[in-house]
Amino acid sequence: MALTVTDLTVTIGDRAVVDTVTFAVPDGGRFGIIGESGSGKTLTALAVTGLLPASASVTGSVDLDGRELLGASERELARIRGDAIGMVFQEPRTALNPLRRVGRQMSEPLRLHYRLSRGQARQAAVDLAARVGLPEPDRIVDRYPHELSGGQRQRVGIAIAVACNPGLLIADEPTTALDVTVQAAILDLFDRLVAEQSSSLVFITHNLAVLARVCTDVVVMAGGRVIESGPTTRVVNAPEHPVTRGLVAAARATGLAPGGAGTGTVVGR
Ligand SMILES: Nc1ncnc2c1ncn2[C@@H]1O[C@H](COP(=O)(O)OP(=O)(O)OP(=O)(O)O)[C@@H](O)[C@H]1O
Repeated sequence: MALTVTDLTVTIGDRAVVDTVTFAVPDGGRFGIIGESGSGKTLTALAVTGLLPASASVTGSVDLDGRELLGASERELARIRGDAIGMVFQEPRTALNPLRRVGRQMSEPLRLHYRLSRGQARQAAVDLAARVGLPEPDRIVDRYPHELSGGQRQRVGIAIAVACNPGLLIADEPTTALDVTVQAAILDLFDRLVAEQSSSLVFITHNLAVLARVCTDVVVMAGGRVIESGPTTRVVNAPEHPVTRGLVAAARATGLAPGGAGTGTVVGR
């Protein structure tokens, strides 16, 4: 699905925390939003999905395949979130309900959209678990979140997001809470799922090496605004804005971006 965000402005109190942000993700595109903490990345994603806090007001346009999402009814947005847009968040532990078996949580979007019997829902959960590379799918669905590793919990979060084969996947710092080798495996999973489903991807991170691994195009945000945008390889190899240069230098200093972007080797596998 194609996503076109135009002049998106989110105001909280008297402050524009997202300020005239404009970008376009073509159908099947892999698009990154990068920026330091507090630059407005998460609020941009929440505005796109209609999940802004009640204290926020929003103007501009969010167009998903010709449908305007800003101002859509809560009912319509809830349907779009389960169906057209899948979302993955940073901390898989808090995104999951600790008291429910992971299989039930994975099959929930499907149960909401289709009438599934208990047996069908369980089978759907097992199939999803296999699709996201969880070990022993037919056993793991009966576990509780605390019985899984952080990487496995994030796979469950991703399974929930892709259950209905959304045309757009939005991931907000999905690997930040994970250690580096697990990060790489989760990024591989994103790669595979996005290719398999031909969905578009909006990937939010403060980590340029992670971004370069999955995204072909990027906007850089600072202070609520887009300060630079372009193909990831160009932005990484010839950053124009001082903030972008800082992000590139930080990635190089930690040894995360030795070869620049697009090489597929920026994050150790
Ligand atoms: N509910 C809220 N009420 C008031 N201010 C908020 C709220 N949520 C976010 N902000 C402010 O809006 C700005 C942008 O926040 P946002 O969460 O979008 O940044 P971010 O780039 O995603 O940062 P991080 O990488 O730390 O998640 C920040 O200055 C933040 O303090």
